[in-house]
Amino acid sequence: MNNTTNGVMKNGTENLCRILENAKLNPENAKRDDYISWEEYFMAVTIATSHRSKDPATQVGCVLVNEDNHVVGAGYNGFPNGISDDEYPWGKQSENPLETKYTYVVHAEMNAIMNATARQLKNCRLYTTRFPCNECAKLIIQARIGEIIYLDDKEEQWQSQAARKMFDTARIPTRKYQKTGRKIVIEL
Ligand SMILES: Nc1ccn([C@H]2C[C@H](O)[C@@H](COP(=O)(O)O)O2)c(=O)n1
Ligand SMILES: [Zn+2]
Repeated sequence: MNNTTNGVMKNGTENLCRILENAKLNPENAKRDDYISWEEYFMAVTIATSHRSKDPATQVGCVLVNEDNHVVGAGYNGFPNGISDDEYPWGKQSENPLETKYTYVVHAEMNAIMNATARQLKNCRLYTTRFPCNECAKLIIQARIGEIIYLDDKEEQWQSQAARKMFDTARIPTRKYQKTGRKIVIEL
């Protein structure tokens, strides 16, 4: 199709009008409008990431997103590199602290920060399926992460309360992800 008027390239507005006109005339040319939002997309990636965890009780996912909406890090709760999932305990309770998972597991947020492809995480958004604990909060603050978006909070836990207190003091906003009811089916 000729895209010039008197040898001059048509400007963007004219082209846009032509595209809209075309879409009205022929709906097959229109883009789909039921695509998921950025927010739904990042939380979906975060939930998908949690499915990598081998913790039989609680699977946590975490994703870091920079100001250009690029995912720059992802992590889930698991044992450190080289520590065998089969030899170390996944249990919660024992009189011996050497025999519970809590002594060994690396939290999802910590893994996401450690795995990040970007060196600078300043102003990144952190999506997590669970509100961070106090230990991860310290790392998050030091990494200068700009916002926390969480799916679940375990407010009754002192670790989350301490984390919230530190985020408030450090002026890092936190907000609960607002579920939209949107469902996506992924067949693997
Ligand atoms: N913000 C969080 C909180 C917890 N985790 C991990 C640590 C454990 O693997 C599991 C919690 O175990 P539970 O006491 O619920 O059986 O979740 C994390 O990665 N990030
Ligand atoms: Zn943590």
